[in-house]
Amino acid sequence: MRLVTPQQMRRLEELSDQNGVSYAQLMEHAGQQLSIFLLRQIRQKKGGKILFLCGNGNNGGDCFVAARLLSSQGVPVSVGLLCGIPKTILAYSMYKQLGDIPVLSSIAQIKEAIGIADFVVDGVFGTGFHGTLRPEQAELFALASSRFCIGVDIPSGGNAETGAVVPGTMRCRMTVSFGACKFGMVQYPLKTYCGEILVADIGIPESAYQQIDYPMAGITERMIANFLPSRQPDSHKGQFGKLLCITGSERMPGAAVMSAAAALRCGVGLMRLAVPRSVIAAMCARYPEPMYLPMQTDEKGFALSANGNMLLEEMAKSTAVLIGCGLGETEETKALVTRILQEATCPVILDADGINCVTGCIDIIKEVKVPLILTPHPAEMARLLHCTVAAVQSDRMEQAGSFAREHGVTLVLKGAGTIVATPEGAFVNSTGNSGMSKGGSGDVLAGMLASLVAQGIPPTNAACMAVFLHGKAGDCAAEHLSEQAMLPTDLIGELPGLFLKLEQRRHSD
Ligand SMILES: NC(=O)C1=CN([C@@H]2O[C@H](COP(=O)(O)OP(=O)(O)OC[C@H]3O[C@@H](n4cnc5c(N)ncnc54)[C@H](OP(=O)(O)O)[C@@H]3O)[C@@H](O)[C@H]2O)[C@H](O)CC1
Ligand SMILES: [K+]
Repeated sequence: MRLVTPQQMRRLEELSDQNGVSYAQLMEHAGQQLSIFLLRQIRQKKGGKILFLCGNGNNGGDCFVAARLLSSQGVPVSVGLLCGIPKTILAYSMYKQLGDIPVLSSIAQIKEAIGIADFVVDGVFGTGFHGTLRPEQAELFALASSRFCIGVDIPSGGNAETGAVVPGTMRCRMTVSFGACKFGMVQYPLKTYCGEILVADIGIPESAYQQIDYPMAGITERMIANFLPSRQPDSHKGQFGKLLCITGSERMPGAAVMSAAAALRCGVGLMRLAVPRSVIAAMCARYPEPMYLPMQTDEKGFALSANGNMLLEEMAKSTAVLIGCGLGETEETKALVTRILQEATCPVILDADGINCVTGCIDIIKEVKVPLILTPHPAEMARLLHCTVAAVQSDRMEQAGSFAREHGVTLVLKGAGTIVATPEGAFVNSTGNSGMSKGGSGDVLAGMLASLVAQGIPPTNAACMAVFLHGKAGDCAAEHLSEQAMLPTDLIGELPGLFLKLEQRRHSD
């Protein structure tokens, strides 16, 4: 699913116009698509009165077209003008073609019409919304939201760029978005206001989409199914990657266990697990598969930089390195992480304390000669950018995208609607749930990602696959364990079932 910012949408409209599909045609197509969708809804419900709530911009214009087309087919429609007569030339010309469709403009009339409508169509504000809602608008929106409300392009009051909402934003059961889904609609909180999202083709030429800077897309199961490495019957372990994990400390051995277990369940051929010597016996009892590399530690149980030579030797035999989960942030671990990055000979996945260790010297990552993937949660991202978590969350795509472009890395910004940003474009995940908001979920993701990268999947594809499957594992766990009680380790238990489905899908394709 393509995702666009409002600016990209405006560029698409401009390019369409230059390529022979005019703005008027785009609005006509948008209205047509909306009318087809509404007709289907009416048929399912075996009838129904439709009220179009319209603002004075082009979002309202789309509704005038749909109202005209539906009325010509005998559907009972009416139009409520919430912001007066349309201001744009296009919307005004569509408004003038309403013919004898009832147009309501007083608040009292509109309230009454909302009360008797079977479908309320929200065409008040689209991508041109800014500021806040007036109290009387918010009150009307609340009334409309209590009915079966269908959003036009985006729910009114939502920010199509960031996913923010103002108090009173329309709550829709379904939203029909034109040309492409707006990026803000797959971010929280706006996502919860959209209901089911349908994207309608309004005739924008394919060539226009190809010219868009920094393309974005939603991650789908179909997309990630193609990334699964093929396993030939005569294959051997050396063909499925060699992963070096530099993780854990005496205080946080669990992070090393979870990332390693997740990596093993994602199919890596061979794992070398560098952890403090003192935790190996317990770990090995639980997971005998990895080759263990004992690390020397300080008196508190954090790895020393003196492990560097041994780790560099091991890295030379590896196809990917995961560094950071539970490693701790000390002067020694900082020196170790820096050295691994500076001398890396295979792709590096930098997670958790691995990220914290470089926040004071972030420019070193520009010098890294291998593919680098960072997996910060919003607080780690804020530390990287030296800003607040609120600043990260208020414009996630901008923050993730500009970091990936400036530093030439793949950046996985975790949180609801995880973003995989690369210097060329970005992907947004839609799987997962709040039951995953528990310490340890990130370690599981890092292990999964590192395993896939070690197997030779290109970093961006591996990141998309890992975040999608990680969220899907969370959704499966929540189904039978509840969001409340599920644990990050339960995600690992769901992985075999998910890979089984992917393998079955590949065999049937
Ligand atoms: N993308 C496409 O290819 C197509 C999109 N279409 C539709 O057009 C809208 C965007 O239309 P636009 O006219 O740019 O904007 P809106 O309709 O969303 O709203 C703009 C008007 O609303 C006023 N406004 C904004 N915020 C507020 C507020 N808080 N309170 C009151 N009024 C507000 C705004 O006022 P200004 O002061 O800023 O002028 C405008 O008058 C898109 O979403 C699609 O639905 C095309 O029709 C088809 C092609
Ligand atoms: K709308």
